Amino acid sequence: MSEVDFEPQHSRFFIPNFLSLDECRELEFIHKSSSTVGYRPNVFSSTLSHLIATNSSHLVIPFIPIRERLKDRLEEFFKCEYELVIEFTGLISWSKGASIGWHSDDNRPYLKQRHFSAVCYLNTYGKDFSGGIFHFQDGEPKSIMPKAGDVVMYTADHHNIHSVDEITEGERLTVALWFSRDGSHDEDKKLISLLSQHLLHKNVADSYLPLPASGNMYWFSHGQASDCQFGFNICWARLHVLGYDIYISQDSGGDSDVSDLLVKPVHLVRGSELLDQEFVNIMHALQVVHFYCWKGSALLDKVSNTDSKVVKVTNVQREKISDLNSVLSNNEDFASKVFCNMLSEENRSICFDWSGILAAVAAWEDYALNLSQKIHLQFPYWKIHESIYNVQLDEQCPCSTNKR
Ligand SMILES: O=C(O)CCC(=O)C(=O)O
Ligand SMILES: [Fe+2]
Repeated sequence: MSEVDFEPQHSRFFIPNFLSLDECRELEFIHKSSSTVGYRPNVFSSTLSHLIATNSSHLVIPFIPIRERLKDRLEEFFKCEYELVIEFTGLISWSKGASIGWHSDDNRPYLKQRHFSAVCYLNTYGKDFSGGIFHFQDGEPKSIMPKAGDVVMYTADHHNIHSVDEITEGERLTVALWFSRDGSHDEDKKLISLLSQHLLHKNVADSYLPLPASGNMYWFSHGQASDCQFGFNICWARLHVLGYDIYISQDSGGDSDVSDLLVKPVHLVRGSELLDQEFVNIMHALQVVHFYCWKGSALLDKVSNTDSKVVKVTNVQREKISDLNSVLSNNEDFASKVFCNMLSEENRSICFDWSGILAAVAAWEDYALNLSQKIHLQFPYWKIHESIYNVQLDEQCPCSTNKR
């Protein structure tokens, strides 16, 4: 589909290839290593406030140019006389069983401030998932088959009643934004206030190692009833579906409080091999593994010898690993069903090679440090302008007023 303004009353707009594939992959990396259980069954989300609260404020940086470009296009297309504010930005993924019936995005009293919606597709129907086709109830286009990089924008009111078919396989990923004409719903102001608390007293080097939130934010259970028998920790499950186990050397055995386990140092295990490289916690390991999935072959030139780093798992360790598995998941097949992916075996093995993982440890750190530096440099400007924007770093002084 080419770029089209479908409706005579200008209520919706479709732009193909709005995001580059690398932007899609970067947001996928952020989501798969940071998501929590979402607001509806079989839905997972990564909000900017959650990134900030888990010591990953630097991961807000990749969203900034995307938010700016979307807002500019939306204001231009809908000929907004006054600047809009972004009300919410979030990465949202839907796994098998998730769907949404006919609705408008402002259909609750507490959503009335939502005036416009933008949904950017980060992966592709038929390749990464099946089901999940988007439909408008009236008018054109009738349906949209998500394709990585495409975006649809529409008014959040009754002119755009829409639905999404149930996901039948894989995981469907989007970044969704809502915009408001009402300045009191500006997401930036809330985020800046959160950033003030979280970046305060921290230097660049202390502000990029992830700190998990409480265990129940990562606990997925069937139907998401908290008393449900079948459940698993989604950080563990996302490693597990890629073929990894984790080993916690400081686990005393009787320790079954999931929140406590999540903050302990871990090792990655694959089959009978353990990587003798300590990660500060499970989320650190998860970020590195997903960074490797994102960058893959681009890390090959940094690969080093792994001989001294890979050791055989002992029987005692094996027992601890399986005890931990049963705390973090009470049904392994269930986790594989929820995060079943449609990648071929060949593609999945691209996400594994110990030397690649070791290269990813260092490259991830460079990446995170670089973003951390950027957010520390830009934050003073954001505070002054009460707006999150891409600061031209040749601006000399934070008191300068020539924003954008
Ligand atoms: O992901 C989509 O295509 C639309 C999602 C949606 O309708 C919503 O979250 O309100
Ligand atoms: Fe919607």
